[in-house]
Parts: sequence; C-alpha cells; structure tokens
Amino acid sequence: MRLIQNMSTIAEYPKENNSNRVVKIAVVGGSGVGKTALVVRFLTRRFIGDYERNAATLYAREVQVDGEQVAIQVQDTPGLHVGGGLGSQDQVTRSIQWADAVVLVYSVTDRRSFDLIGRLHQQVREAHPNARVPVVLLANKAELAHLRQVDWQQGPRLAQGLGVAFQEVSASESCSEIHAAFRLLCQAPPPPAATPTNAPEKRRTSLMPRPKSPNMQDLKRRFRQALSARPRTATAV
Ligand SMILES: Nc1nc2c(ncn2[C@@H]2O[C@H](COP(=O)(O)OP(=O)(O)OP(=O)(O)O)[C@@H](O)[C@H]2O)c(=O)[nH]1
Repeated sequence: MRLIQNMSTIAEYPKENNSNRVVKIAVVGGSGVGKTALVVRFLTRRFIGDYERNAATLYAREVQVDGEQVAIQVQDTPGLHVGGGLGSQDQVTRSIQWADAVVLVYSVTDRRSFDLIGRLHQQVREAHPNARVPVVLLANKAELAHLRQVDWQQGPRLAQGLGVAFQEVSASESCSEIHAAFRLLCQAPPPPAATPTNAPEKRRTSLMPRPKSPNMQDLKRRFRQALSARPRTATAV
C-alpha cells in the first residue's frame, strides 16, 4: 500500500500550515492485522480490500480536533512476525521512538498477533521512559466471528493490565470507532499540574513543567467523548 487519494506523503506536506500542534502517531502490530486498512479508513473513510505489503509509509494531513487545527503524521509500520526478521523490527523501533502517540493493533483472527502486544507495549515504554505517550490498543477484524482466535474479553483485560485504551474495530465494516481511536490520540494533552505555592525554590525554578500523563480513567473518558462526537466537516476526525 503506497498512497491513497486524499492523502499526501510527508514529502509533499506543506511546510507552512495553520496548525497549532503536530501529533506523530505510529501504528504497529503483527503482520497482516490490518494496520494499513485502519490508517486508510482513518484518513479517507474508505476500505480498500487489497493492499501490498507495507514497507513503512508516512502520511501527513491536517485535521480539526475539538476546533483546533492539528497537523498529524501517521507512520504505518511493517508488520512483525513472532520471532521475525530484524529489518522490520528496527523500523518499528525507530517508529516508536519517533512517535508521540501509538496505536497497537492485533487481529482477533490471529492469536500470535495478540501475543505480540505485550512486547510492543514494553518497547513503547522503554523508548519513552520519562513521557507516558498515549497508547490505544485496537482489536481489528472483529466482524470475522467464525475465525476468531482471541476471545472478546481478552483484549479489554490486556488493555487494562497495560493501562491503555481499548477498542474492537473492523476496518472493513465501520469507521466511527477507528476515527474515535485516532481522534483520542490527537486531543490536546491535559494542562500541566499547577505548581504548589509552598513548593521549595528548586521546584519553582525547574526549566519546563512536565505535562501530566494521561491515566487510564482519563483515556477512557476521552474515548467515550470521541465516540459520541460526530465529525463536523470532511476534514474533521
Ligand atoms: N475481513 C477483514 N479483513 C481486513 C480487515 N482489515 C484488514 N483486512 C484485510 O487484511 C489483509 C491485511 O490488511 P493490511 O491492512 O494490509 O494489513 P497490515 O497490517 O498493514 O499488513 P502488513 O503491513 O503487510 O503487515 C488485507 O487483505 C485486508 O483487506 C477487517 O477489518 N476485516
């Protein structure tokens, strides 16, 4: 999968734009779980059934999120095999390091892709030890009930254990949950906690206030909000 209409590669992305923020999202997971299909659904609202194997594609686009113009960059990474080649693992590692938000994907029809998630999540945390980047776990191909290898309870349980948001989705059948997931990652981080007035001098003079990490409850609340919000314009997510 290379390029779909309505999307532009990063090379074509305008240097001057009206965005206040840039959000860099890495989409990672096992091979053939539907990463490209999900990215394409998010960016074009379409499902195209036949894709070439992905060799890491970066898409860029401006979107409106809660009235704010946001420049998003989405890295669709090559699929990983259990015990698979180092080449794609390197690309995935670089992509995770580059990202400031991550979509982890498995397919409910592929148990091995589910088993990869813990390792990938660990990689995210190791790549960003001091900044808790928001992560959403997507269980794709949910409509293929007869091929299911991962029970519906296992995804939420895993997500809860990892402290990330979760959604079952079907890139082939629907769009709104996929939009909600990406939209969640595009939302502005909560404002930094106020410095207590009686804090010691050393704290008050610290260089940069660290943004507050999104916690599980906060992510869930935002996910519900995003799911209930309807996009207002063609470019809104
Ligand atoms: N039935 C069904 N098929 C899907 C769904 N999402 C993706 N597919 C199909 O699954 C296959 C793999 O989809 P891709 O989007 O290429 O998966 P990928 O994870 O990007 O693949 P690699 O980058 O090669 O690892 C394609 O044949 C898609 O049409 C879905 O929700 N339901």
